[in-house]
Amino acid sequence: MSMAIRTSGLTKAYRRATALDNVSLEVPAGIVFGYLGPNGAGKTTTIRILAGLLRPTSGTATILGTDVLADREGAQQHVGYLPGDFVAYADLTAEQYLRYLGNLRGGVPSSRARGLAERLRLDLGSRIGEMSHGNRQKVGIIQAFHHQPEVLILDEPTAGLDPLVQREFLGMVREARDEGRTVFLSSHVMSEVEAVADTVGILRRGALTEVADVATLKAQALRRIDMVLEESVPLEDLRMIDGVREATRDHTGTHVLVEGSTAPLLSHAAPYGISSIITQEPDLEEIFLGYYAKGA
Ligand SMILES: Nc1ncnc2c1ncn2[C@@H]1O[C@H](COP(=O)(O)OP(=O)(O)OP(=O)(O)O)[C@@H](O)[C@H]1O
Repeated sequence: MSMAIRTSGLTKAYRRATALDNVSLEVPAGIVFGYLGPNGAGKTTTIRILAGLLRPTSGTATILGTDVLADREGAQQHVGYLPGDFVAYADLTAEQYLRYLGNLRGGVPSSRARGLAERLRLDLGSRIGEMSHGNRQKVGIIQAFHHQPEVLILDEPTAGLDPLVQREFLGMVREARDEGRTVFLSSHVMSEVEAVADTVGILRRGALTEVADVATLKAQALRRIDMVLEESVPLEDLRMIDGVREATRDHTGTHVLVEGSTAPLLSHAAPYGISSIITQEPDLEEIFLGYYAKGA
């Protein structure tokens, strides 16, 4: 499988702290990779190394097979990069800035920037220096996307965006992925990563503690089923069913925690008459609460 991004033993040590500690990761082409971690975990450090802006103390990083240190320009050629602290020429309007960049990038049709601005509800005629933080962020997103790069590297892209615009942005990320591009995005907001990522990597104190497929994680997670049954079912029987981790009953009904498929539970409960059933899907937030809590 071809790798869009690969790091090996990536380490960045400062005098007082190790920002990144031996991070090795592989991001296959054509997926959305969510890079998660609390403040100070090392997300920006990783991204700045990938963008060729920061030298690691040791280790290597490649983008589409090109080493980011040995051939910075070659590696960045196919990358759209949104820094965490996006700034641009304050005196230019967004339109002038994006036209200028588009020319530098070999003539990007200005209709692309216009289309993206419409989706993100940005007035391209405003001067960047006079924009709100959120609108400046939109300019940053547009400059990362408008030349349709093969790899998008986005540091906290939704910071400062209102919910409607966030949703539109996540749609753009999915479309990029569906076109075969690779999106690497960092966040400390679990819900947005859950909504869009195929794979998540969890970074804690500079170390990559987990890389997991989102669908698999969800399948393995516990679901809570709340049922009202016409006839009472013995709880000990429920607890014997494949996947059932816990079964309790109170005045509102029978409550069961299930790992994996709920089918064995449902076929066992059906003869007792299910008059109502609510399944609560697990969310990544709950699954990963442990990662954040541990050692936080
Ligand atoms: N120039 C620097 N000198 C010393 N320490 C630094 C420097 N840059 C970053 N660090 C430290 O490295 C660690 C990782 O920082 P980094 O900015 O990569 O985290 P982050 O995961 O992006 O956090 P946030 O979500 O807050 O942006 C932090 O402890 C930070 O204080």
